Amino acid sequence: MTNQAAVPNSPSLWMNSWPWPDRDSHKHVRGHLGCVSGPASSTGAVRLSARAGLRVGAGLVTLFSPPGAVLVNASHETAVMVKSFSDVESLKALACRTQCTLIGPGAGLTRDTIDNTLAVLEGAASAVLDADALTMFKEQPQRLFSAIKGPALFTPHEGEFRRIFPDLPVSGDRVDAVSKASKQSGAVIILKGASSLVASPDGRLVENTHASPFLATAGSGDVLAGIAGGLMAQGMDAFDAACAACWVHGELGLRLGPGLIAEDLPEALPALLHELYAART
Ligand SMILES: NC(=O)C1=CN([C@@H]2O[C@H](COP(=O)(O)OP(=O)(O)OC[C@H]3O[C@@H](n4cnc5c(N)ncnc54)[C@H](OP(=O)(O)O)[C@@H]3O)[C@@H](O)[C@H]2O)[C@@H](O)CC1
Ligand SMILES: Nc1ncnc2c1ncn2[C@@H]1O[C@H](COP(=O)(O)OP(=O)(O)O)[C@@H](O)[C@H]1O
Repeated sequence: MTNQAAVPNSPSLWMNSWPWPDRDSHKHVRGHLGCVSGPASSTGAVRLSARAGLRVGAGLVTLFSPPGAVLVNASHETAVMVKSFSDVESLKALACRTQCTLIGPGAGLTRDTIDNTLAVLEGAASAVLDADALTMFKEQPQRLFSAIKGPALFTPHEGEFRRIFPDLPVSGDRVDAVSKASKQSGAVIILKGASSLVASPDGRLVENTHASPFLATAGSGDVLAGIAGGLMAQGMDAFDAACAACWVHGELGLRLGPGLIAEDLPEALPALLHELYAART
C-alpha cells in the first residue's frame, strides 16, 4: 500500500505553468501536436483529440493518416493539417517533427497499432497514449514500458488500465494501483472515471473530482487526451498538463451539462480559456 493521499485538483496547482503565448510568439513556438489516425472507418475519435489540441493552443496540429484514410480526414479538416504515412519509418519521421504525438483513439486493435505506437515513442519528444495504443499491449506491457524514452502520458479508462496492469486491481485501492502503475511504467497516468486520478512516476498524485456525469459520452476521453497533448506540445510538464486537462475537461462538462456531446467540448474551450487568461498572475 502507498498510504498516500491524493491532492485535490485545482487551477492553483498548474495555472502558473500554463503555456500562454508571448507577444512575439509565432505558431512554431506554440508547439506542434501530431495525432495518429486509424483506418478510414474509424477516424472520428482522433479528430476529436486533434481539434481539442488545437483549441487548447498548440500552434500546429497534424493528423498523421494512413493513405486509405487521407481523403476522409482531409475532407473533415481545415485548420488541422493532414499528412500521409505509409509505414513505421515515415510515421517516426513525422513524429520527430512534433513536440508531442498522440496515438490510440480509433487506432484499431491491429498489429499496426503496436508498431505505430512504438514508432511514436521512438520519434516524438513526448507522447500521449490512449485507448487502442494501450489495449494492444495487454499481452506484452513490459515491451511498451521499455519503449518509453521521454515524457509519456497514458490516459486509460478502467477497462484499459486492467488490460495493461492486470496485477494492480482498480476495484480496491485505486490510489495505490495508479501510483504503482505510474512507477512501473515510467509514464504519467490519468486513471479516468467519475473521479480521475493523476499519478507521476516521481510520486506526485492528484485527484480530480471537478467533473460532470454528462462527460460519460462517446469521444469525451478522446478530447481529454487531445487537451493534454496540446498542452504538452506547448512544453507543459506531462503531470501538470494531465492535471490541467482533467480540470478543464471537467469544467467544460459542468458548463455544458445535459445534451453534451464530445464535439461540444473543444468548441466550449475558448470561453473558459478567456477566463483563465484573465485570471493569470
Ligand atoms: N467517435 C469515435 O470514433 C469514437 C471511437 N472510440 C474508439 O473506440 C474504440 C474502443 O474504445 P472503448 O473505450 O469504447 O472500448 P474498449 O477499449 O473495448 O473498452 C470497453 C470495455 O472496457 C470496460 N470498461 C471498464 N471500465 C470502463 C470505463 N470506465 N469506461 C469504458 N469502458 C470500461 C468495459 O468492459 P467490462 O469491464 O464491462 O467487461 C467495456 O465494455 C477505441 O479505439 C476508442 O478510441 C471511442 O473513443 C468512442 C468515440
Ligand atoms: N460519471 C462521470 N463523471 C465524471 N466524468 C466522467 C464520468 N464518466 C466518464 N467521465 C469522464 O469522461 C471521459 C470518458 O473517457 P473514455 O471512457 O475514454 O471515453 P471515450 O473512449 O468514449 O472517449 C473520461 O475523462 C472520464 O473521466
